[in-house]
Amino acid sequence: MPAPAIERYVKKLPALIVVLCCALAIALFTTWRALHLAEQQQARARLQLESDALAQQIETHFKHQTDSLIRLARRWPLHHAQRDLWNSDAEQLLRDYNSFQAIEWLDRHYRMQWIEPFKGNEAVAGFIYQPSHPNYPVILEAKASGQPHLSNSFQLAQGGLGLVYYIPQYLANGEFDGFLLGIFRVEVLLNDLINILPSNHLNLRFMENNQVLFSAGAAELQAADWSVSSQVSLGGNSNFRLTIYPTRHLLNDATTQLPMVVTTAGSLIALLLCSSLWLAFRGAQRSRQLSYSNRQLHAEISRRQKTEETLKHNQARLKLINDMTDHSHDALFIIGLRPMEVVYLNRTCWQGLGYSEQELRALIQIAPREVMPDAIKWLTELRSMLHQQGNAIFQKRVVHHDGHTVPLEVSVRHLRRMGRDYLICVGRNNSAQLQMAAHLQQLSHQDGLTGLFNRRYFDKTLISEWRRLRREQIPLGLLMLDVDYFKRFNDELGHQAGDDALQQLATALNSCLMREGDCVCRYGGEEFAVILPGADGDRCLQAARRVHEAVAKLGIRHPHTSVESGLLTVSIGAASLVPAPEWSPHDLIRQADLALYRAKTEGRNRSELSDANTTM
Ligand SMILES: Nc1nc2c(ncn2[C@@H]2O[C@H](COP(=O)(O)OP(=O)(O)OP(=O)(O)O)[C@@H](O)[C@H]2O)c(=O)[nH]1
Repeated sequence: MPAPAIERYVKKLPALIVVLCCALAIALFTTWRALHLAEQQQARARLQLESDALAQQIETHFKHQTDSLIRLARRWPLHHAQRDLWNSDAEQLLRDYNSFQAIEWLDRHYRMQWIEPFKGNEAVAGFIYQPSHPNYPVILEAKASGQPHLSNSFQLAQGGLGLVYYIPQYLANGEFDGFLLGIFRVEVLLNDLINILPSNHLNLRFMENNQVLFSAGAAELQAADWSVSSQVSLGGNSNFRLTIYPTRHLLNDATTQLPMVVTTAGSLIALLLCSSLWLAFRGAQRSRQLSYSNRQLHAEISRRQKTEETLKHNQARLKLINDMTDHSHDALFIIGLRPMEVVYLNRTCWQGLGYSEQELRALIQIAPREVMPDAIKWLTELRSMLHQQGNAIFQKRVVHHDGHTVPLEVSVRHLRRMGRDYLICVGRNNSAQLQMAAHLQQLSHQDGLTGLFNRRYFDKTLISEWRRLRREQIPLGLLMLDVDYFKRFNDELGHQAGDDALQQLATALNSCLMREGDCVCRYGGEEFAVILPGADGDRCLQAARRVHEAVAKLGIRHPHTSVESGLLTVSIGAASLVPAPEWSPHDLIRQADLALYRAKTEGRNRSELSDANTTM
């Protein structure tokens, strides 16, 4: 059976146990009640049998007495013929049966004529039955039927409750001769009839038309709400009943312990069954809880094992990462903010600066400027990064333990974890790159053939010097040089010889620079420019003269016949301006160019000062 179905059954079990308990209780009660009723029925039947037997005994006993009286009545003729013998028979009868109060003769006119014994019964002497007498109908009935008849109880004239047995009398010739009466005192008669019965264990009541005439039997109280009764016919009067109420003794005899035993045993079995089921249910519940706890425990163990494995894995990874970051050429350090602290430093940080880790940490805490001169300013910049939530790259200089500074390019990234701000910093010693950049910078400003500054550098420098000198209102001088008949030189001696000549000219031009800030550039092809900051027209011409001398001193032979000197020469145009807002560096170049043009047209190998200055 699948586990959920078992779960459902287990959940329903308490209700089933309660239902079973109730069913068992009802079944037990029903069984007990059936057994009890059966026993009661049996007791009632038994008592009824006993009652019938007792009633029969009473009837028999009464009949025995009345038969004696009837036998006496049959000898009635003796009463008239042999009065003494009759009297002795009657006396004998009275002695034999003390239940008789008296034996009397009632003549045909219903008048009391004879009473035996007379003593004690004087009150009825001469008594005449009147139609109003309660027994008058009985008399008539006995007379009509010719059969003896017992009256109902009535109040005797001699006192007390009595019964009268009327025996119609007839003479030998068959003539009606009144009644022979047997007078019974009820109490004495019934006492006599009932006391001979084996009824000590019973509670008896002798009833006449629902009136209790006599009670006898056990002194015990009535033990049940039921009774049995049997009709008692005495002397042809069927108005009597014998009612018997069961006593405890009788009930005990009639009943057994079976219902109680069955009920008790059943209750015990039901109790055991329900207890067993309940215990089984509790066991199942505990086992369920235990299995649930076990599952939980297993889940917890496997979760912890997983966590441990993950932890180990993470620790291994962390160690690996630490190792790798320690062996990285880059310095990795993490700064925690608020409060500011160095959370992590890799080996490169402290080894690269010549410290131990503890020394570097302590130094950063106590005197950060000794590690990074502008550390405080930098931290302020880093704090401002928090608002931008971005990344930034800084070029910093850090100080080695031995005192030399190391350039450091630091890439910083801001992270926020668990409510705290962190700066992840990766620093790299970029001195090589810086040198390379400087070199490239230099190359980008240098002419490849002559090693002089190139045209780009000339343009930048002229503008920057123009601006600088404009603030200071100092003149800026410029020489524009062009090699004379250089095409013919190349044509005669070849291009390589032309290159060599240009290189020698460059060296000669450099040697002519007298002041810091003076700068010789290759302007293009065989043209050169010399920037002379602070030089007025005179100083420009002085510089141009030194150039002519230096070129002449080179003594480079020009092979073309049209060159009179036979040497390579240059023409120079000079100009000088005090930078003013209405002028630009181009004006200065244009003036120098015009002067150069003039020097060319005037015969070459000479210098001309711009019209704005004085011609040499
Ligand atoms: N060898 C060499 N020749 C160059 C270089 N740059 C320019 N030239 C040459 O210089 C010559 C310049 O000739 P032009 O402009 O006609 O002037 P010129 O022959 O010098 O005559 P003038 O300037 O009037 O005196 C050209 O033949 C160019 O080829 C260079 O780097 N090397």
